[in-house]
Amino acid sequence: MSAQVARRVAVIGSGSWGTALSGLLAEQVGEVRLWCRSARVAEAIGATRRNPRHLTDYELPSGVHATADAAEALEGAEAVILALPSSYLRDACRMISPLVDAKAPVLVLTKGVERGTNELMADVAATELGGAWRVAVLSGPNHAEEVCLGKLAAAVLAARDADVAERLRALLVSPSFRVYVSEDVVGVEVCGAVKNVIAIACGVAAGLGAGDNTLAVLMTRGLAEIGRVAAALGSDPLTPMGLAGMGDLVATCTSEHSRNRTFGEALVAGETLAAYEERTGMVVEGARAAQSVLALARGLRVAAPITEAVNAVLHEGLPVADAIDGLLGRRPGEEFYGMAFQDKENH
Ligand SMILES: NC(=O)c1ccc[n+]([C@@H]2O[C@H](COP(=O)([O-])OP(=O)(O)OC[C@H]3O[C@@H](n4cnc5c(N)ncnc54)[C@H](O)[C@@H]3O)[C@@H](O)[C@H]2O)c1
Ligand SMILES: O=P(O)(O)OC[C@H](O)CO
Repeated sequence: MSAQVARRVAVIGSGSWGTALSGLLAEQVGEVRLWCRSARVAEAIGATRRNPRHLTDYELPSGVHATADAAEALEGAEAVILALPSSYLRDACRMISPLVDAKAPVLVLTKGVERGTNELMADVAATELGGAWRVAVLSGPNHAEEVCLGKLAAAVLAARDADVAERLRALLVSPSFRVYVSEDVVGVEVCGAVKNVIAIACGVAAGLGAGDNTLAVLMTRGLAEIGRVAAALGSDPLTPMGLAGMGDLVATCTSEHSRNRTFGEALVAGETLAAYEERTGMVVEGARAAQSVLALARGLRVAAPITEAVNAVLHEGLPVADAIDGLLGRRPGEEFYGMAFQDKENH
């Protein structure tokens, strides 16, 4: 075990990722306080070292202390990790805001774009907690089911302040979890949100019996979609080629662990979004992001046809067959047309 890099950190949210990250943090940090919305979950973790709802076979290290009391979770926290679904992030930040040390760096694990405002998650956290300089995001091919087993993974941690990035990276980096840094907060966030939508499309295609070529086309054109939105927001054009973009796109679009991909498969088998989330107890972020990413793309005047198709199927009642016809009816032109200029609307 390496030397302690912090005495105490707080993780807000005990879903799959908050649970797995708490275990990872406990390798470097004296004490990890894990805030659970449910007192029963906190008590069960205390009694059994296992989260009764997520990653139920994973034994949390003794350095993780679960609590449903936000004040206890945040007391003396030298860093705050936000591991909530996008729909709840703003309210949770408002709730904890008076309890967070004004100088503590904040790391957002949430992947999404807020519905209604179309704001990125770091912006939501910065607005509610104050200090955009101290808010960082982590993204990459990181299925919690594999990270908690110590299977090798890597992520990119993006922050506007290099010192914040280094302080947060030190908390997480381990022989099995490689953490790269970036200054492109916006680009990393766009990658994490849009790839979830593309993974739903891949799940739908796989559920309909699509071949590997088809899935590769969806992923690649999905990457172009990510690139256009990211470029229009002024982010680094190389960010989508990295861990948050291509890396996470491949992991999510192909993995049996992905809620987004498996939801797409379930959808063509006849299951609704509500039924899928109820059955699994987990969030399908891409279903929400389909709406907000589309709104964002339209506002930026960039084309996002796969996102548009997923949104139409999930939220406008368009039959899947018609959505596929719509996509295939588009004329394939220059491969990278529109990547650099936000006012071109084709492809
Ligand atoms: N699971 C992963 O492998 C993984 C990896 C990287 C990033 N992420 C991202 O992390 C975020 C959290 O996902 P997750 O997988 O940890 O969650 P999850 O799907 O495993 O669990 C859902 C969580 O939502 C919580 N919740 C439900 N209603 C709530 C409410 N009203 N207020 C607050 N919380 C509520 C539940 O308590 C539960 O903790 C998502 O944005 C996801 O995309 C997940
Ligand atoms: O299970 P998903 O589809 O929400 O994906 C989880 C992570 O984002 C993978 O990196």
